[in-house]
Amino acid sequence: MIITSLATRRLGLQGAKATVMCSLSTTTQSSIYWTSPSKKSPLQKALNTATTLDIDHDVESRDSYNVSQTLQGTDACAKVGIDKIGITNPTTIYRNMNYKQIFEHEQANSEGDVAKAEYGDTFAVSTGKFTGRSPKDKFVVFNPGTQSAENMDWNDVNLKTTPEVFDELNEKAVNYFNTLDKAYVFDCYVGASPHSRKKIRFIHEMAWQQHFCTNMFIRPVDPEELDDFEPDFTVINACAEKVEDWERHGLNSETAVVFNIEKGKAVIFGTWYGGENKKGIFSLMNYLLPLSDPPQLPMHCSANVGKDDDVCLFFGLSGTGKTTLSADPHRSLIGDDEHGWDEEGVYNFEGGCYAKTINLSEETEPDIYRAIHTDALLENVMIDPNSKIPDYSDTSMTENGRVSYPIFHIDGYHKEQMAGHPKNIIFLSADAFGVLPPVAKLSSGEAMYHFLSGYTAKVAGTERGVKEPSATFSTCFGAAFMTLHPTVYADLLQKKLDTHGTNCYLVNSGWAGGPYGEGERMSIKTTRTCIDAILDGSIENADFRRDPIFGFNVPVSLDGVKPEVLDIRSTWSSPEAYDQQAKKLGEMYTENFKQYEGKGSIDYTKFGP
Ligand SMILES: Nc1ncnc2c1ncn2[C@@H]1O[C@H](COP(=O)(O)OP(=O)(O)O)[C@@H](O)[C@H]1O
Ligand SMILES: C=C(OP(=O)(O)O)C(=O)O
Ligand SMILES: [Mn+2]
Repeated sequence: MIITSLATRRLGLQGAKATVMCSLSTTTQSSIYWTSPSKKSPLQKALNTATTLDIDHDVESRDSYNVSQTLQGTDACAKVGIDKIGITNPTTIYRNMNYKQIFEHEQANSEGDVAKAEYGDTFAVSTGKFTGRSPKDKFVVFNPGTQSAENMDWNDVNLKTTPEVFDELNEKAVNYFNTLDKAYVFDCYVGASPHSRKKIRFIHEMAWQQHFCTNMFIRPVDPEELDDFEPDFTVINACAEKVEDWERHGLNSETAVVFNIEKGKAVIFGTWYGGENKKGIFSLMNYLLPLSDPPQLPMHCSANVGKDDDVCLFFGLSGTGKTTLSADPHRSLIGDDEHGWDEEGVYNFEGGCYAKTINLSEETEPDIYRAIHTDALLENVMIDPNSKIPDYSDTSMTENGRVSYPIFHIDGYHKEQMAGHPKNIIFLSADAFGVLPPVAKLSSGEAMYHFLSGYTAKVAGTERGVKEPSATFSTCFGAAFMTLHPTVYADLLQKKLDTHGTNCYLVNSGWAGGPYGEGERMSIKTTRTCIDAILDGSIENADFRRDPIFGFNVPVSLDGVKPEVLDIRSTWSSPEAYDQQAKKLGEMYTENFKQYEGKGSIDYTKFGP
């Protein structure tokens, strides 16, 4: 193992991690962190020995990111190593462009527009027809006889396809890149912890897609890191191509996002939505981490840490407030969307954030608003054609307008991207029925019940076809990204909650005063005030009432929140209508939970309505 100067720097900075890194350097690392499961896939074998580099998290400006290489000539592909997967034609490869180059390429390729955001110029792109994820087009290869064939939770978000279909699609993607003279390659990491980090390679045709990945993934900052970069996983994103013969392949449409775990590859066709790049790799981590030894818990949550090193996680389905609520001027942001929890604590998978821009204002979301400056990338945000000023309230393109930016755009972000075990966990449920209280305290059994249930709303736009908030049970608060059975994640979480005595709460970041259409979305201010009471511990001093349907404890009063807001029933004009709706929701929970009865190591049924 190479202990780079960066690693050495961290030895001084971070005692615990550093010791582990040292021991890694002198012993055979695989026996410590990745003792082999009986049947190891080639990818996992690669991962077991992949911890040889360190990441400098001390990156605070665009200038720190400059490892860019331009490779030219008939051997350009070979120099980067993409000839090994069949891409040989391009004679110019731009690899890990720095931000300045990215900006120049985006403009030269006419990929979008320069937008005049209040805190500095940014680039703005429109992704055409696909402005949200396309879950019905996501497939995973069923390779008979392999570990993934056995372990994958084959369901309607992990749709099966065959090795043969994958090979054809892979060939199609490769052939497509072989019609081009130039291509972009971005080599990066997912996972801030050196024990479980994976090396990912993205191959793109468009500079802005590289921009997205540069913002979102962990950027190598030392040119040496690219010297022998052998990706654990390669994504060939041929987003401009469509799969015309999708019916023959048994796909759902001309769009396809297909993963082959054993081959360490994914191909993307037909969708330009930036989120497919990141959420696809998240799904991969959700597969790999629980199967590692010791198993680690991947989580669809944001995370921040307070001055006393108290870590808080915010679980929530897309659009429920992970990014908004974790950006808190009094706390340091660890990450806004995807984290792992291992023996030492939590760590970010990513190197940036992907915020929703709908109705974004400096008043309600100051940190995010101010993070939109040079190098941020606006996606499907309306830009005034004359002034070039973004209009976040204009949803004519989509309600899923987005901005990506590197994490150092958030003031006071947590540089290490790793922290200790969480003191608090908040489940963000955006309740479209307006039934759940703004905040409730959960016992550990209740926490597990709600984690498995994942009751929330799908908000408009994040997935294709979702036009208004619709109630859903999205297990682990991210069903679309869970590749193993939900009880695998639940069992891991339960052990961690027990070991670390983490407090759990349910927060309704959705509707009050009635269901969607009648009531209104809870104000960000109310939600934040409830969260502040959790973070400063004052909620523990409140008087609680037991909810008659859901059983959890609801605070009767909290500083800064009107008691009538805490009592959600009283926000409805008709309390009887509330009772009916609450009863109905309780029944929906019960019905949904039947699938988990007798599954996993503990049956949590009794902790629900
Ligand atoms: N009470 C609330 N809590 C959190 N977000 C809210 C609330 N009310 C409205 N919102 C809006 O909902 C969206 C939450 O999105 P975001 O934080 O990006 O979700 P996630 O990161 O979980 O996908 C933002 O557009 C935010 O302005
Ligand atoms: C990017 C997405 O969601 P989130 O806001 O959770 O990152 C998504 O679901 O496509
Ligand atoms: Mn988010």
